[in-house]
Amino acid sequence: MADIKWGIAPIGWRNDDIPSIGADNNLEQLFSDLALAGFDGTEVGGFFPGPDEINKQTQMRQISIAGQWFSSYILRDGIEKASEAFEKHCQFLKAVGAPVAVVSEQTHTIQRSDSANIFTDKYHMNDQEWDQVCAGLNEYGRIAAKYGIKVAYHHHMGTVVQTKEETDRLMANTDPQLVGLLYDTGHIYVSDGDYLSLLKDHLDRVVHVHFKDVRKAQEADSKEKGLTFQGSFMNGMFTVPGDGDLDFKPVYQLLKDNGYKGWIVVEAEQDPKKHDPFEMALTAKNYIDTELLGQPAGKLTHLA
Ligand SMILES: O=C1C[C@@H](O)[C@H](O)[C@@H](O)C1=O
Ligand SMILES: [Co+2]
Repeated sequence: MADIKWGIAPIGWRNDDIPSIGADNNLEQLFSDLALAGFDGTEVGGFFPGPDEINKQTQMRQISIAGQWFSSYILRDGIEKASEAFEKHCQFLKAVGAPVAVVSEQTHTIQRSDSANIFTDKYHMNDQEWDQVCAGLNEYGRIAAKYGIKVAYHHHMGTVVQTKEETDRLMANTDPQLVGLLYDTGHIYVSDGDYLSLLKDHLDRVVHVHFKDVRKAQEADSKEKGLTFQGSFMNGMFTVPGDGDLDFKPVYQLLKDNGYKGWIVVEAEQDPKKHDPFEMALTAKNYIDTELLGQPAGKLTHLA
């Protein structure tokens, strides 16, 4: 089995943050598109059905499920209540054979706000809140381990853990055996303007990866206009690797040289009406094949 599996997230077809986007794209369409483009699987989206139906549809296409986002509320609900919700999440992940839980602390997030400037308005935790979040994440790690699942903490724009400094603090104050890092190129680039330092400093903690590309002109425009998170991605700030301005070669090289074993999931929230998701999947796969893996481009799986 290959050390690295390549996935593409449902977010280009349908977006959990704005459910009206791509409402016409169903599960079968998403799965067939990504299988045909040559990807190994995907993450669970908010519109997915229960485990039995997911498993039936993935098995038919020989694809698999990498993980699922978990909106964590350790600060709002306390560790005990948040952990109960997380345990249910792990049960679902186990039922669909997913190896990682993508965790983001969502208390105080502005990522779904329709007015907050995503570039300036995020909340900063105090020391007591930091301690609570880190203790809660360690508890998540203990729960996940019972199900053979890893916690992949997702640093994310507009949340309490966004910047490299904040991610450093989270990594320093959680148990490496219990809490891993989800490294997302797009989020750390937009946050800090540097996407390699975070990876270099925490390579050994990385258990899951999101390849999100950035269109720098649209990012600058969104910043200048003080847009919200949703406003920024609707303004075209994110795209798939091969279509934006980030260079994924050093990222892939660092992961490979460090013996990374796990999923790399292409993840670009865009309006599917403006950016055809199947075309975007092919663009990303061609880039991965030719620029990262050094193999011929664009072999659809049924032609391989
Ligand atoms: O991993 C992610 C999940 C999405 O729901 C989120 O909004 C997106 O930006 C992301 O990186
Ligand atoms: Co992500």
